[in-house]
Amino acid sequence: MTLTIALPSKGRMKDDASAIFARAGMKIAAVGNERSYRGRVEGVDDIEIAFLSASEISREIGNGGVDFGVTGEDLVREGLADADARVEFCARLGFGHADVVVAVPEIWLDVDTMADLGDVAADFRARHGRRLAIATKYWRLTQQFFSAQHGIQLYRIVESLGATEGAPASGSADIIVDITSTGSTLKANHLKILSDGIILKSEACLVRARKPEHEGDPRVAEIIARVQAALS
Ligand SMILES: Nc1ncnc2c1ncn2[C@@H]1O[C@H](COP(=O)(O)OP(=O)(O)OP(=O)(O)O)[C@@H](O)[C@H]1O
Ligand SMILES: O=P(O)(O)OC[C@H]1O[C@H](OP(=O)(O)OP(=O)(O)O)[C@H](O)[C@@H]1O
Repeated sequence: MTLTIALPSKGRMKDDASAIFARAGMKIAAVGNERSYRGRVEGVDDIEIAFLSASEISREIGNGGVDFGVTGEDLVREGLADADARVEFCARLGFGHADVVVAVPEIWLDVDTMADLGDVAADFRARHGRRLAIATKYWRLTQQFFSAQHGIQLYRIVESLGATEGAPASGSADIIVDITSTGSTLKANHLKILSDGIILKSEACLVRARKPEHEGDPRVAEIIARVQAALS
């Protein structure tokens, strides 16, 4: 059986992901030309590399289309309902750091915590005639954090596919849930992170699809051990 490892084909994680594999003694070579979406590990015949985008990788790990992948924890947890049951986070790779956060307009001086935001949400309809609107592309993480963890039920998610930080100023939402790394986009849009508003501290991870055929396959344990060793 061939094992498939999905690596980022483009974007911010591409170079770091192949560098980790090279340090782990698994040098990746493209099959065919440079723009090919398939690769192999030099000197190894029974491992195939699939080059996909970070979001496609999280989807393929979820549906078992690949055995391993390198992608952001945020994308895996957003894409999969019961992530820990379906995948194993084998290693945190030390790049692609980004926090998924709840941010509100800086001028909301009385709102510093999720409890404060819960109070705002509870009063929102009476004051404004509609529910508090949250712009995000992370609707699953938002629902888990607001409803399950903080018991906040009175809100509406406005799906945002880009420029989420601009939503409060443009009036399409009141607050946002998005990723931040340096914080400069939030600052430029006059938004502040709630003091207990960090939903997830994400980074690139080596992730394995939990499959019965992996049990007892020595290659599976070896890939994990090699990548872990390359990190230390
Ligand atoms: N400043 C940042 N902005 C966006 N994503 C970041 C940032 N820093 C780290 N990441 C992480 O990078 C991953 C997304 O990477 P990237 O944007 O390259 O992939 P993608 O979403 O597949 O790309 P595309 O949207 O073009 O398909 C996420 O896991 C995210 O947490
Ligand atoms: O905290 P910061 O360092 O300012 O980074 C955060 C911003 O970076 C990302 O957007 P980006 O423009 O990189 O592209 P993307 O939305 O296409 O991923 C992300 O969506 C945030 O808007």
